[in-house]
Amino acid sequence: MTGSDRRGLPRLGRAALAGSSAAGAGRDWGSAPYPAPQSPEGLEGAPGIVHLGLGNFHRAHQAVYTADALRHTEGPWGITGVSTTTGSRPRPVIEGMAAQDGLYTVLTLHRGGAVAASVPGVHHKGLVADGQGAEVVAALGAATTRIVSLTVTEKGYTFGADGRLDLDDPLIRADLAGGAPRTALGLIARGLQQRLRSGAPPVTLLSCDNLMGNGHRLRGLLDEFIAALPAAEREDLQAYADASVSTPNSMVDRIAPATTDEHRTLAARVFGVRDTVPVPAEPYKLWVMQDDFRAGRPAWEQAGAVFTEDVAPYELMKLRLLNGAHSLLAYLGLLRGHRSIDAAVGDELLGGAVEFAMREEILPTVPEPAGMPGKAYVGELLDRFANPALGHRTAQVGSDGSLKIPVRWAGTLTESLAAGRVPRVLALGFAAYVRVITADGAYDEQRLGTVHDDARARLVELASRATGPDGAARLLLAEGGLLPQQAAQHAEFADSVAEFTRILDAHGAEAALRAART
Ligand SMILES: NC(=O)c1ccc[n+]([C@@H]2O[C@H](COP(=O)([O-])OP(=O)(O)OC[C@H]3O[C@@H](n4cnc5c(N)ncnc54)[C@H](O)[C@@H]3O)[C@@H](O)[C@H]2O)c1
Ligand SMILES: O=P(O)(O)OC[C@@H](O)[C@@H](O)[C@H](O)[C@H](O)CO
Repeated sequence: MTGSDRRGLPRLGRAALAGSSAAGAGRDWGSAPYPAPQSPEGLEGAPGIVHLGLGNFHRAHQAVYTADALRHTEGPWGITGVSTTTGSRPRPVIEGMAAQDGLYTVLTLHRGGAVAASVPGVHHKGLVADGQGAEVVAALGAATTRIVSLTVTEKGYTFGADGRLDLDDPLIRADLAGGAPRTALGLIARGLQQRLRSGAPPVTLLSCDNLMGNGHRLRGLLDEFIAALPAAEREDLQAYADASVSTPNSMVDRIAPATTDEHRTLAARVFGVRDTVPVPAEPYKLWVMQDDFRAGRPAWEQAGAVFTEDVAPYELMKLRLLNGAHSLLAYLGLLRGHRSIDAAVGDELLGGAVEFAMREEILPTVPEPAGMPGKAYVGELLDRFANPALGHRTAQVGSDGSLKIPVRWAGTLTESLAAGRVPRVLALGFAAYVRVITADGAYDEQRLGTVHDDARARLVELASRATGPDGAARLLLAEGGLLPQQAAQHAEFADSVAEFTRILDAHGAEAALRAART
């Protein structure tokens, strides 16, 4: 179906759903029964959650858990969604949701082609930080707000190469100086300041981004932001943050690719309504959190979330195996000409190398959380990656590698090298990343899409100073700020990266993949 075929359909919204057989009677809603959206009555009162980063992941994960939890136990847990992207880019999600009474479709895409559709219906309203900063601060400071959650990507935490708050970032500097804040940390700090002034109750800051120890990271960065405020503001705010704010760690998992026109068409076919902002997602989902909520939380456990004291083993397993393998598939997949992760993992040579890396290079470095045996997890991941319905683009997964690689590969590398093992597929992965980022025409950008990375100009400039066929890779390994110094100083690892760089350059990815397994 093309865009024009959707034109005659009513737009998704509460009225359209009320007028249709929204509960699924008499319609083919896909492989699972179609659940009606959260009823507006269940969301009465002011929203209890303010979410920063109204992107696809939040809409396919936390929003779905929240809607499910509210079906079991009602509560004041509606969500105010905040678009936190700065600049003048269009904001299709927030605008699309606004035109649809805050509703959107989650399309659960099964491997065999079956589609299940649901409408969480938990969002009360949407705000845009860049332009409505004061309203966002008011929402964050409201006594009714009990949880502030985040999916703002690694970039949204505004840390520098050393992992500390980037005090040179112009937006951070502006937020520290006052005025309507635009960064996640500025918004949170000003919101807390308002809570302090008004005597609002404690609050929980819940990071749902793919960062190791995401709650601790957020807390550390917030403390640094507060410490950089003028003295008159600093002490009281720090005392309030210490006494009244918790930052639980969480491991979040569900593959939710970017929305394309095909998803809009699918939503139209499944619903008979026009939805401009549906979210595609895989059937699998998992959420593991510390149960450290200062002012209550939805009954997310009733929706399947796991609460535990120690999230670290789950995070390590997920970030190193899932995300680590994802990045390998992305860079090597691009060099092999694959547009999607399922095509990359289905490439026998590449899929075999990545499975080898997961089982032999990464798995030995991760502890097994209770009930999650590593070998079974790897098998499950390979199955999830192979889901052709997702069409998860290699260029999307490969974007922002300068921020993702340290999270996904560095720990595995450090621990493997310390244990006397040289992970050759990871060395090849790094060589592939360097090639994708710094070499003109390394992959078919027109067909496969652009790999965005804010660090690209810096890394290309660094690479331009190198000499010899493997000089750029050696220089980026030593000075790129991507992998730990232990890796750069490890002669055998550095030589492997250099060797794969030369093979990629002279003979291509197939030869390099074969060499990595010898
Ligand atoms: N999509 C997934 O499969 C998935 C799964 C698990 C975890 N996550 C986590 O969620 C994050 C967001 O993924 P998504 O799929 O929603 O992406 P998305 O592109 O749909 O949304 C990104 C969101 O981040 C915000 N953002 C981007 N740059 C920012 C910046 N510099 N400052 C503040 N906010 C910024 C945007 O406003 C947007 O709301 C990921 O980076 C990852 O940490 C994603
Ligand atoms: O969302 P990103 O861009 O940080 O990373 C891309 C994927 O690796 C990631 O989103 C995974 O799909 C996700 O972490 C699965 O839970």
